[in-house]
Amino acid sequence: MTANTSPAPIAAPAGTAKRWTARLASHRGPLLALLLCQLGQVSASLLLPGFSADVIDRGILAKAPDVILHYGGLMGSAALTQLLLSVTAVVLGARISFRVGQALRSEIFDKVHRLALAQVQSFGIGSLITRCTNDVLQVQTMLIMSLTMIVIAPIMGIGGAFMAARQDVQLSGLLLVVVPILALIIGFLTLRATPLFQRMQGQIDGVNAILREQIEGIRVIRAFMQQGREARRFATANTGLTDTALRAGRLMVTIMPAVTAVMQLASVALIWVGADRVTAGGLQVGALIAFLSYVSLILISVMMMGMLIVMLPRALVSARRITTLLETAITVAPPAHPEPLPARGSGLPLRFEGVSFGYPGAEAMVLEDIAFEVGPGEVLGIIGATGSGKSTIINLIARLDDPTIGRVRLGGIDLRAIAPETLAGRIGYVPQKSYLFSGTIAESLRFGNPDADEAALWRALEIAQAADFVRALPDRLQAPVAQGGTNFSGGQRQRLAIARALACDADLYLFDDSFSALDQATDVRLRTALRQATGHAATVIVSQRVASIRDADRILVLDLGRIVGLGAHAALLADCPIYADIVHTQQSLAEDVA
Ligand SMILES: Nc1ncnc2c1ncn2[C@@H]1O[C@H](COP(=O)(O)OP(=O)(O)OP(=O)(O)O)[C@@H](O)[C@H]1O
Repeated sequence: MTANTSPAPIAAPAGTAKRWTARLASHRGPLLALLLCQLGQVSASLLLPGFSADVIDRGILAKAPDVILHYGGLMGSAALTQLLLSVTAVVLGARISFRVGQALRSEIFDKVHRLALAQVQSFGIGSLITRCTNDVLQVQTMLIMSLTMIVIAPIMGIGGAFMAARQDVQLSGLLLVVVPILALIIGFLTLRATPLFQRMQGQIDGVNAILREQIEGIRVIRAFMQQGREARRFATANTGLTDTALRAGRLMVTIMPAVTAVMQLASVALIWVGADRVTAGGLQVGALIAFLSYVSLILISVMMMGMLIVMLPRALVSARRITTLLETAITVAPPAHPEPLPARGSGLPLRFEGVSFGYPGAEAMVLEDIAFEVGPGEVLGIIGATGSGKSTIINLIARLDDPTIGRVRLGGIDLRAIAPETLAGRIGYVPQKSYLFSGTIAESLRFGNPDADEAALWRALEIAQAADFVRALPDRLQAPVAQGGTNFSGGQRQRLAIARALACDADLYLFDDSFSALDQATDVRLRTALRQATGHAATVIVSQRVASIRDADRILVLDLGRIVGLGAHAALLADCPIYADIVHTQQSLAEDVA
C-alpha cells in the first residue's frame, strides 16, 4: 500500500459538552464526597483568621487565659479539620481524574480499532498516539487541578471578601483595586498563550510522526547513510516544538511573579493604612491581623483561579483533539442488524458489483467500476503495475475500507451488513507487509483462531513451507517472536504470516503480494500445497509476479484502477496487450538473468 502524503481534513466535532459531563456524571458518588470535603475545608480556612483575632483581641490583649484556651482550641480543631479534608479531597480528585483518563484511553483505543484504514491514515499514526497519551494526560492533569480547586477558589475568594469586610469595611476598599488588576494580568497572558498551546500539540504530533517513521525505517536510513539528513529533520521538528513551548512557558511564568508582586504591594499598603487606623483606635490589632489573613486567602483564591486558567487552554486544545477523534463517524461502521453468513465450509462466493473507491478528500478515484466474481474453490489472481489499486481491492474485501460506489458481497450478502467479527472469522488475510505480534510462534499462529490445536498449527506451517525452519528452532512452536517478527527473515516472516491465515480455516483467503519474499521454488511448492488445502475456499492472490498467478482460474489485470483484462492466462496472453506486455517483460528479464 502506498503511503498517504496529503491527509484529508478531519471534520470538527459536533457539540461535546454533554459527552464530557456524562463522563464526570458516572463518578457522582466520589464527586459528591469531594464537594463536601471542599466545603468543609474552605469553611475551616475561613473560620481560622476570625478565631485568631479573638485569641489576640479578646484573649491576649484582655489578659483572659480561658478565652485564649477556648479560641485556641477552636483554632486547633479548624486547622486539623482543614488538613484532613484537604488530603481526602486531593485523594478523591486524583482518583476520579485517573479513572476518567483510563476511560478516555480505552475509548480512544476502541475507536482507533474501529476506524477505516483511510481514516487512520488521515489522522496519522503519530497523532493517534499523541491523542491517546499526551492529550489524555493534559486533560487528566487539568481535571485533578480543577476538582481540587474549582469549588474552593470562588468560595474562598468571596467568603474571604465577606469576612474581611466584617473585620473592616474601609480597608476592604483596597481589594476592589487589587483583584481586578490580578484578573487583568492573568487574562491577558492566558489569551496570548492559547494559540501557542494549540500549535504545540500539533508539533508534538509532528515529532512523534517523524520519530516513528525514522525508527521504522532505520535500516533504510543506515543503508543510504542518511543519518545526518534525518537528524536535521528531527532537530527541526524538535526545535520548533521547543521554541513554541518556551514562548508559551515565558508567558506563563510571568504570571506567578506578577501576581506575587501585586500581592506583596497590597499587603504593604494594607499594613500601612491598617497601622494608622490601629494607632487612631479605629481598629484592633487582632482584627488587622485577621484582615491580612483574609486578604491572603482572597489572593490565594485568585492564584488558584490563575493556575486553572493557565492550564485551561492547553487542556481545552487536548480535549478538543480527543473529542474530534471520538466523534468521528466511522466509515466502516458495523451494521445495526447484522445478517448471518451461510454455514462455515459451505462456500462463500465473493462478488464485486460496480465498485469505485476514492480516498476521503482526494479528487480522483483509485478504483473505478470494478466487477468480478470468485466462487468457492476458485483462485483469482490480480496483477497490475504498482499503484494500480491491487491492495485497495484487498482492503475492500477485508472491509478495512468501504466502496465509495457499488458493493462487495460475500455469500450474497453486502459486506456492510455482516458483523465485523463474523467477517473476520471467515477470512484468512495475509497483508502485503508481514507483521507478527510478539509472543511465541504458537501464539502468533493462533492470532485469528485461538482454538487451533497443535496439529492444525503444524498443518498450516507445512502448507506455508515454514515447518522445516520452525522444527529447526530449539523451542519449535514455543520459540519467541519479537515485536513485528523482526527476529525472523523477511521470507520466514512472510511464511509465518501465511501459516497464521491458514490456521483460521477460512472460507476466503486473501494474499496481498504475500509470496514476494519467497524464492521461485518455495513459491511453487507453497501454491501447490495451498490449492490442495484450501479446496473449498475462494482465494484471491495479488502479485507482481506472473509466475505466482498464471495458474489461477482467472486473472484480473488492473491498470490505473480499471479492469483491462479478466480471464485465464492463455486467453489474456492473446487478448490483453497490457498482460501480454507484463508477461513478456518478466520473461525477458528471467532470460537475461539466466
Ligand atoms: N492513504 C491513501 N491516500 C490517498 N491515496 C492513496 C492512499 N493509499 C494508496 N493511495 C493511492 O491509491 C492507489 C492504489 O494504491 P494500492 O496500494 O492499492 O496500489 P497497489 O496496486 O497495491 O500498489 P503496489 O503494487 O505498489 O502495492 C495508488 O495510486 C496510491 O497512490
